[in-house]
Amino acid sequence: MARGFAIVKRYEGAGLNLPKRSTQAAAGYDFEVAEDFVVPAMWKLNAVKRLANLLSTDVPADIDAADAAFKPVLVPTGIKAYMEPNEFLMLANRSSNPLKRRLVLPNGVGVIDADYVDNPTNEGEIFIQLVNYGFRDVHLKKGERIAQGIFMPFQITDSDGADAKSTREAGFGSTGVK
Ligand SMILES: O=c1ccn([C@H]2C[C@H](O)[C@@H](COP(=O)(O)OP(=O)(O)OP(=O)(O)O)O2)c(=O)[nH]1
Ligand SMILES: [Mg+2]
Repeated sequence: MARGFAIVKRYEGAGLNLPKRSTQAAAGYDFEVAEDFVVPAMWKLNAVKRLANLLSTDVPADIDAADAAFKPVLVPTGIKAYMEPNEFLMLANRSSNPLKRRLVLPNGVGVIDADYVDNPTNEGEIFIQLVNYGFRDVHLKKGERIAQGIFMPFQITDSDGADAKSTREAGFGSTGVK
């Protein structure tokens, strides 16, 4: 079976664990946080104040500042995943994350492509994109389980081979915005 996980070079010797399934029939491999990491609350008081200010003034700079306060963070896992070319790794939230600490994946699910592994930019390190939609900063500790990855097969269309494909160089918008 040609699928699995490995630790990326920048975390070699850091004592990371490979993702594990926690029960016999669990679908998801639980990913741990690679290092202590703070997920700032979206509704920090100053962000709320900025928004309030936005409503009462018309200063374009305030829009940028308020928008930046809502940008998701990328939590490092130190893990890369290899798999067959007709598979992807689906990253899904843990159901306890919103309930206990207001953490969600703003991309809904994360899609880790089979050609992401060993890419020349970041070696295919998987990051968990997170938003803390609450009022309190969340202090993640190294080794805490933060999301789960499920290996999935996918299908392609009859005419798919006719389209030119580029080679993956990185992630997170590397293939352009269009
Ligand atoms: O939660 C995520 C989502 C994506 N990725 C990495 C792996 C994936 O293979 C790559 C590209 O993801 P996707 O295709 O979903 O994003 P994009 O915005 O289309 O970026 P790109 O243009 O690089 O394909 O980014 C992650 O590490 N975590
Ligand atoms: Mg893409």
